[in-house]
Amino acid sequence: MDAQQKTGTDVAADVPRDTIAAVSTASGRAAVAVIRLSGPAAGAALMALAGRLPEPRRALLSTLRDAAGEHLDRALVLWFPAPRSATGEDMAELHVHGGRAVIAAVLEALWRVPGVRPAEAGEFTRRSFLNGKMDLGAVEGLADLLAAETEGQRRLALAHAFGRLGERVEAWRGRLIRAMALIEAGIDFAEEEDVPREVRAAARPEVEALRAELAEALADRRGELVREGASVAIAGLPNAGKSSLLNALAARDIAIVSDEPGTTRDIVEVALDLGGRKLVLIDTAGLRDEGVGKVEAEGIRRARARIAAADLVLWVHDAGTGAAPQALPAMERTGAAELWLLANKSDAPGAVSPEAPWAQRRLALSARTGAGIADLTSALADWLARRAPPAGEHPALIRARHRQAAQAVIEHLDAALARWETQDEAMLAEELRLAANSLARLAGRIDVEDLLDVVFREFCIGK
Ligand SMILES: Nc1nc2c(ncn2[C@@H]2O[C@H](COP(=O)(O)OP(=O)(O)OP(=O)(O)O)[C@@H](O)[C@H]2O)c(=O)[nH]1
Ligand SMILES: [K+]
Ligand SMILES: [Mg+2]
Repeated sequence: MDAQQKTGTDVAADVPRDTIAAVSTASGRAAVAVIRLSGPAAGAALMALAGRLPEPRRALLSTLRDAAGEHLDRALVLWFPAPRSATGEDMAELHVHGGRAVIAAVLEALWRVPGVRPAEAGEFTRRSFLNGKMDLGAVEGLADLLAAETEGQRRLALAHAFGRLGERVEAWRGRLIRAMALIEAGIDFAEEEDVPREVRAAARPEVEALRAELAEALADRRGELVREGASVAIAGLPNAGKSSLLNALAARDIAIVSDEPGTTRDIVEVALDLGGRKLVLIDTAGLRDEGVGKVEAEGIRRARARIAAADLVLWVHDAGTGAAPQALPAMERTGAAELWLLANKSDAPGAVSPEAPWAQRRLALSARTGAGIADLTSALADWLARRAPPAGEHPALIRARHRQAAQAVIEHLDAALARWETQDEAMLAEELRLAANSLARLAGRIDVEDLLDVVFREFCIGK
């Protein structure tokens, strides 16, 4: 096998042979704490503390003792002999009482077992990956699953933890391999007049279909919207009531509100869970050009940047002034961002709900009395729901890493397609091979060493 095409299983030789142990449950006082061990000494460690090995994958209530025979705890212990374990190595679990001193005493006894040492952050998952139990997409999915805060994030992360990316890449790879096989066959028949041209014609639709599928997957940003949350920027002139609105939507006193224009300078962010979907509300400095000091000017610069990058901009207008709302200056609008007009201060005497043909939606509300806030919340929830993938549909490309690799595949496919009608079969085949390499990189099959540190940085100890 090509040395570059290392798979998880092939790099098993690199797995360190020592045995790792860590508390896998969250720290702090709890009823139960789970201590996990992985490696060749896991069985010996279990024997040393519990006195015997339970049947594989069956819980056994045991008295744990240290080397001096001192009673440490009464615990449920489990034994997972290799290779049928999460890491693919011998593994053991001790479900001990969650008190700090209990955990410390049991760990102390474990460190005395030869070959056992504390696990580093993400080390269990890393071993599982190196032993071919998980592919890189699944590892990323697991990291997301552990971090998931909303129902939508949990569902997407679970699909990825169970191999969503790998399964999609496998299908893409199938197409590419069919095309490559045809091209290679054409090169073998180069002597005969028509064969190369015919097989090339047969291979082209595969490459074009693959290119189209990748482009479609890249255009689908819904996965990232679920994973990172939709960004909703609150923008407007000074004193329009933006910070008051942030506080009203979050139902918490987060941002400073005052009658002084230019109160908000730094970006203030708060994450909301609307119907199981994550939304990040961003309060920004009021936009104005005159009478602005250095600090406020920097605040306005930051505000403009966040407004430009937002998925939705809520333009807050002080309806109490009676003035027509200015359209958000063109420079603030980019891409597919949607723009809503919120006519705030509906409670003020003489408040008018103005026309705003440039806004996709218009709502009147009062951040002070709370009138219209429930309507806005449900409008936001609907907007999020429209942008979410339908139930059971899980986008494959959900990280910057995925996008970069997919983009590289497309570039090589384009280069191959550009050579299709030339006689340069060798170059064409080479571009297809490079495309295959980029697909392998997307699946985490090559250049794995570079990726691992980045991915495992997201994990903490015991995972
Ligand atoms: N009557 C009324 N006053 C409001 C309402 N919302 C905000 N205000 C008042 O408007 C003033 C400005 O409110 P802020 O929330 O600080 O406005 P802002 O847009 O964040 O202001 P900057 O951060 O300075 O740009 C404060 O005195 C608020 O109490 C409202 O719905 N009705
Ligand atoms: K203010
Ligand atoms: Mg403010």
